[in-house]
Amino acid sequence: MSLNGYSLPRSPLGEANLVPAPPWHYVGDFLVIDYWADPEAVAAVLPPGLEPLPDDPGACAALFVDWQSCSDGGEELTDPSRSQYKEFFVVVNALLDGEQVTTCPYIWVDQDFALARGWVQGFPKKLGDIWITRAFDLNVTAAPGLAAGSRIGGTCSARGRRLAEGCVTLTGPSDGGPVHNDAPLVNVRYFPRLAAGRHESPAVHELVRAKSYDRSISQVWEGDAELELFAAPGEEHAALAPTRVGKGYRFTFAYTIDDLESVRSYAAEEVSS
Ligand SMILES: CC(=O)CC(=O)O
Repeated sequence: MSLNGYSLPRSPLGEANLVPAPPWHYVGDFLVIDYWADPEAVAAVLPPGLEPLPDDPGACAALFVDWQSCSDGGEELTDPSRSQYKEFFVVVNALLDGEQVTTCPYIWVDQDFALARGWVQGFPKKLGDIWITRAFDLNVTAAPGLAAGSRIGGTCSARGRRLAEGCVTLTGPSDGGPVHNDAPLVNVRYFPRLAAGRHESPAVHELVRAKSYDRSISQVWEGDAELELFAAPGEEHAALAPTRVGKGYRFTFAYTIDDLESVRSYAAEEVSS
């Protein structure tokens, strides 16, 4: 009898795995805030090979996302605790071989399957509580719709500490949408060893570029944004606190993932050096 499943725990029927096999289909309501942080703090979180963006070295975005996802067939959709999750993350901009890219140094998520699936893709996810003002199919006081003057908030906390708060007051439809999370995303897949003497020599250490298809996006609304990042024990994201806040954006975005591109193997370089 063999053990089956895409991820741990692998089991006789292959149904117990936390992350079912790709493709993974996603849709999410996004609250994105373009902002700038201290350029030195941005440079400090760049993985090897990424250089500060010469023209705009502090460009960052903060994203609160209310997600729904499923694998092929979509059976998780009618079992919502296996398909819904919320996230808060920061991306910073940089150059990779002369091309503008983004990378995610910090991200919190409220579901285990999305945490493990994120690690497979190189997102450094930790557990947190994330809340985002919801939209409903009625335009009532309790549900600020997509309309000028509506205020949409997001919060993230973890281990009893508030980590981030954002709010966007919508002013109208956006022509261009968010700018600071627009460039292609590269992340680092990293899995350490426990073998004595090899703790500094990870089993997996590579720079990867996200790939996706079947992308679709709703109309984008924009507005005036507020953003605060708060220090907490065991966290370093507050070094990327805003020095200036740009516009905020609200939209729905969908895509599918079943692949990524390996850009650079740090593990191979570590072995040969
Ligand atoms: C960004 C993500 O949400 C990634 C994932 O959970 O698969």
